[in-house]
Amino acid sequence: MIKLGDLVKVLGIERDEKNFDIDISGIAYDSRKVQKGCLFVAITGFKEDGHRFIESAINNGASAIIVEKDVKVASIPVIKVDDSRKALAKLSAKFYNYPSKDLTVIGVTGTNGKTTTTYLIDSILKKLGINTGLIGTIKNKIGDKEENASRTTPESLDLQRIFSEMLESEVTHVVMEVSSHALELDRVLEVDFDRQVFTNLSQDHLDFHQSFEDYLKAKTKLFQLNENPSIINIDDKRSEYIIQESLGEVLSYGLNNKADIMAENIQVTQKGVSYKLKLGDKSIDTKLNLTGRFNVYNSLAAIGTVYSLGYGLKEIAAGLEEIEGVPGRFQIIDEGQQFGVIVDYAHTPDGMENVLNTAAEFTKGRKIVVFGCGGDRDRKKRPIMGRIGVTLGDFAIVTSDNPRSEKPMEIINEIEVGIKNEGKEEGKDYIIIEDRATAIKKAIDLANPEDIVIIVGKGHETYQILKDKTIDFDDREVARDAIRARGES
Ligand SMILES: CC(=O)N[C@H]1[C@@H](OP(=O)(O)OP(=O)(O)OC[C@H]2O[C@@H](n3ccc(=O)[nH]c3=O)[C@H](O)[C@@H]2O)O[C@H](CO)[C@@H](O)[C@@H]1O[C@H](C)C(=O)N[C@@H](C)C(=O)N[C@H](CCC(=O)O)C(=O)O
Ligand SMILES: Nc1ncnc2c1ncn2[C@@H]1O[C@H](COP(=O)(O)OP(=O)(O)OP(=O)(O)O)[C@@H](O)[C@H]1O
Ligand SMILES: N[C@H](CCC[C@H](N)C(=O)O)C(=O)O
Ligand SMILES: [Mg+2]
Repeated sequence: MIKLGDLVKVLGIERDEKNFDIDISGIAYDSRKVQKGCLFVAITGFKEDGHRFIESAINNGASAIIVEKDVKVASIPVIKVDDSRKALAKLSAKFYNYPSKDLTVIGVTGTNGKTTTTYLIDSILKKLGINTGLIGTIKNKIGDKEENASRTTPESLDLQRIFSEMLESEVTHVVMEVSSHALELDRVLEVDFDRQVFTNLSQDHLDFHQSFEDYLKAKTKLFQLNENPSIINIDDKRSEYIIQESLGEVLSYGLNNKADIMAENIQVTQKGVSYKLKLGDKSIDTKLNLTGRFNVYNSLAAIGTVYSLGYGLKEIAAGLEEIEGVPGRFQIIDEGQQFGVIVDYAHTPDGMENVLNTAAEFTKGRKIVVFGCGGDRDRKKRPIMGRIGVTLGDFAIVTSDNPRSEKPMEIINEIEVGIKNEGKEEGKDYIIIEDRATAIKKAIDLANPEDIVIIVGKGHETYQILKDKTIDFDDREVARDAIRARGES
């Protein structure tokens, strides 16, 4: 509970009228979640306008309202601000008493590798005996409690609530993914980051950001929030800009450029990677149960981050070895069959390229790729992913991902443009099977010994979002069933 007058001081608003002397029991940005005594923050969204739901918020018990447009409400206090999302972030942080100040918060941003890097950092910290919290695409972990995540980075209010619960569970360190949407929409505005990590930047989300430059600028915001150290991949072209814009000191990592932290003698197998880590005059043999050169980058980011918090390389490397894998990231599906099956979350051109190149390193037979692209997301990546599927794969099955509000065949047609540009022939080089389960079964039926079936795009997801409903769907389960149905294991 906090008095409305005290709460809105964070917005620079000083009001000592009687109707500001009321208790606020909670904050809500969704009218459907308003309870008695709540402050409702009306947001002008992309699909809806929160101001349209003020009446229902009041009916649900709202005691006061924040708006960014003029509205006619006489029954309860109405406070107008310039930007409701910014106000929501400030009010939420104050309401929960700035919990992130009492936590060591590590923020990881980049197009690919955020989830993986956060899992690696979490694993290392746990091995060091630290009580950790994790926030990201797969789940939010608050001490021993886990909740499924619906966003990669939660809305500011939810984020501050999670931090507050973490403190109650005696968590000391939080590792979180920071999406470009979150940076652009002020979800992390009031988060007190201690370390910021940059993985890489490649094409994605050009539906949301106006241009690649805008996407880069959104990501860069994470490095302009404070003067704490950042851990940056200097092999990425955009790192120069990010380093130049960073307010704090930079610890760089990379394979190709002279970085503070480097990996040498890299060995890649189907099960993992090993390499010699170099940091100044120190070096240490490092092993990781995740495969692909891209995971060498993710692990360097993780090592650099924990090292910068003051821990020794030996104990860090020991923690890194503990991790068994990240759900849906190059996850091997093994039912004893004679061919390989991999489920991976690659949903960008760069991610797909990395996964297919990695598979090529240890596959003697064909690479059969099953993929689609998400609806209501960046359309520009569709033909590019189409091209990558048929050029780096030996045979492609184009299917649906999460079509959302779009028509699945229209998405597939846009993917096919990139395939046709390569002069590939339907039937010979690729086929189209709209239904994802049928596509996966077909790929598995087509596989010969030594081939590999690579199913990308949905990784850990246990659902498929269709136009009018969300159904249970798990690539890993569908693949396992299909392998068993072949009856060879
Ligand atoms: C583009 C985007 O990020 N949109 C997010 C944004 O939506 P919005 O502001 O447009 O919301 P809206 O639906 O128009 O509604 C406006 C307001 O009316 C309210 N409302 C709505 C209905 C109602 O009955 N009552 C009511 O009060 C809503 O709660 C909202 O406050 O704010 C909402 C509330 O927090 C989010 O749920 C929503 O995420 C949408 C669903 C989404 O798909 N976001 C994705 C793209 C996203 O954020 N992805 C990134 C990861 C990307 C990556 O790096 O790979 C992520 O961090 O998850
Ligand atoms: N460092 C990397 N560079 C390029 N591709 C990567 C890297 N790490 C992972 N990938 C690829 O990207 C996919 C997604 O990885 P991960 O889930 O770690 O990324 P993310 O940034 O969290 O994605 P999202 O934006 O959806 O949250 C992986 O399944 C893999 O194919
Ligand atoms: N965080 C990404 C996930 C994409 C996963 C893919 N399965 C899809 O639905 O496009 C996004 O929201 O764009
Ligand atoms: Mg993620």
